[in-house]
Amino acid sequence: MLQTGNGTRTFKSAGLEPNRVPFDSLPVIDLAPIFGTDEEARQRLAAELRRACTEVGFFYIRNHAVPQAVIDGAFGAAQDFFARPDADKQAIHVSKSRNNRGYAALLEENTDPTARGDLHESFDIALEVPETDPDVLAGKNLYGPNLWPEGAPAFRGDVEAYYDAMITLSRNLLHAFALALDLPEDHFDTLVSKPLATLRLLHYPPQFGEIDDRQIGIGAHSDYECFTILAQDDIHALQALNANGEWISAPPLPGHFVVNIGDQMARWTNGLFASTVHRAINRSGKERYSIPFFFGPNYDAEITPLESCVDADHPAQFEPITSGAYINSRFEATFAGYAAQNKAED
Ligand SMILES: O=C(O)CCC(=O)C(=O)O
Ligand SMILES: [Fe+2]
Repeated sequence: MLQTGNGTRTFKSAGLEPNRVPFDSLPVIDLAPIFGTDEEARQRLAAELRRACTEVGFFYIRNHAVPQAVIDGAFGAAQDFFARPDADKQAIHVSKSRNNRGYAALLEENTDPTARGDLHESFDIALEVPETDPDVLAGKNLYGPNLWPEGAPAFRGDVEAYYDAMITLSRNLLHAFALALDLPEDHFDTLVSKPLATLRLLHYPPQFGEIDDRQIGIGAHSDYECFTILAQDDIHALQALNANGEWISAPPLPGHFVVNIGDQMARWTNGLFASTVHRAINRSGKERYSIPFFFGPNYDAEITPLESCVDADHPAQFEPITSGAYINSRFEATFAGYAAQNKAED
């Protein structure tokens, strides 16, 4: 049984994911048509995407227009950063940020509340918004400045270049999602002008011998935002859970990103798109690096089940909620879960 942001989900329950199937591999979507003008090709892409999002909620994308050099730059930055002395990393620890930016060490996170900490270290940035910005002054706590390591301008440059590329790709992907949902292509545009979008560098040391399922690279979870675009190095660790409760491999494919639907999108589509549970275990014997990018709409954007996903047979399952309130509620629930668990273990 897993607790996700839109309610409790048993491994086999249909509930939120009425169309989910026991997939045994992940679909590959060629995004090229979204950058072109061939209307038929765009409609074919929309149909493929709709199927991937409703049946699996996890897929690869290719021809995404992100230059390989930008991706390589971000992985180089991740390797350099995690190799820094601990004091440099602790100097920008996430506890020093009011907006969840910065570094977290091994075992400091626990993505699956029934587990015992994740075997990864991380570094998070989001949209760079100054303290003087009206939204920050108004208390919209998910906006704010990033924390950067001292004297590392090249690191910052590489990470920001990747962040910008992900923002552009996400807006393009949303055009394809809009078509897949029978909406005008620009339906989401005004809602993602100042998106809640987090880039995370991750480093997973290898795990050897017998592995306790309660302490793995990242425990079973679903993501909070609309979707996640994940870049992997060449080490296989990621797995997605199918409708039979089986873990299906999501190995790295050169030139591809993995995209998975998150809980905001499941909610927005009235449960039509599946926010699929996943985890990562690094048994490779080598260090693994991955870079997820979590993309959701503006803090004030209202997420109400889309008209194209509601009818007499599928009444709206979710109350309207703003993007910021939803993400905050997930963080609060997670922290409340930790507090309860730690108390129970004391
Ligand atoms: O590193 C991976 O492959 C997955 C990371 C992930 O699921 C997350 O950070 O939410
Ligand atoms: Fe995830």
